[in-house]
Amino acid sequence: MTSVVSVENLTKRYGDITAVDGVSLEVRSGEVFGFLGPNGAGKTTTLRMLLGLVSPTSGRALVLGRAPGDPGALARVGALIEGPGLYPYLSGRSNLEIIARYAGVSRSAIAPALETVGLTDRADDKFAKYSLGMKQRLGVAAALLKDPELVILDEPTNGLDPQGMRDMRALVQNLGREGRTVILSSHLMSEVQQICSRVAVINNGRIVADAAVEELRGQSDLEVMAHPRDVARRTLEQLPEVASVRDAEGALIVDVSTRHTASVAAALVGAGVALTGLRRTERDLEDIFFDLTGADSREPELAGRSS
Ligand SMILES: Nc1ncnc2c1ncn2[C@@H]1O[C@H](COP(=O)(O)OP(=O)(O)OP(=O)(O)O)[C@@H](O)[C@H]1O
Repeated sequence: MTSVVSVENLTKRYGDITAVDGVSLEVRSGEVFGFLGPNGAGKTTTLRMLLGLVSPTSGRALVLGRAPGDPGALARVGALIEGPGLYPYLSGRSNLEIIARYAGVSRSAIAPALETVGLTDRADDKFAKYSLGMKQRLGVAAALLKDPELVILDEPTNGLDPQGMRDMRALVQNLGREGRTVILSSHLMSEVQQICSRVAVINNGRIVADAAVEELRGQSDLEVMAHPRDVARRTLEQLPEVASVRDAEGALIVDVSTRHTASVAAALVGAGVALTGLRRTERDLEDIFFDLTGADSREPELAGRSS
């Protein structure tokens, strides 16, 4: 599959702060790519570098095969970064007319963009009267005027109420179904899990995971019930494919890739251990995110409820 975005060792320093620290990424054509990380992790800075709004300290990026900011590439990229700068006293439609004129895009692009974001019925209301979710969706409509191949959305659900979040997620999913490549940044694991095919996790400026959402989920633990337990434990600890073994009530919890399940079982039996139980326990994606970043990525209302 062709790379739409290719980033190699990208670094951005602001004085003593390394906002982005040696980031390498590939975003392939047609994928909805999640760029996940806690606040301040370096997401916005990375996306700004992709658009040529910030120049990297070192490293390189190619967007649609060209340098960031290259007009030929920018013509095929639509972006919404840190809220749309739109005129509050003009209607949604008038705002888009102004943007279309500046971008040299035909007015005929406005109606389909409004339709895509579900604002056709409210297009003639003043922007100031819109809910935050509608404002964000108008920002996406603005990004779609150029009929872009690549859409970059920086935390488009930030600050939205649950309905606004659902609307925005549905909209992003539709962009993917239309065959556009989408980069969506978020600090919510649940969000990325729902709408992205692949995710890179960034923490303190560094990529700490880059995988298909299903692969991340595939990082399940193996629960082993066996006796004698001390022999089982020693045997497991000696296997190179085993990352860690910890004791839980009645079982040993083994961090080992799914593909090694059979060989782990064979090694235990080979060591004379009686295996009484062996099962995969799905690791919660929120726990994985917490392990990777030390941050809580649950939506505020959910986080509040369970703590
Ligand atoms: N222009 C700047 N000057 C100095 N420091 C900056 C600048 N832009 C970003 N930073 C710092 O770089 C780090 C990464 O910021 P960035 O905005 O890229 O993170 P983020 O993941 O997008 O977080 P958020 O979701 O809070 O925007 C932060 O420590 C931030 O304070």
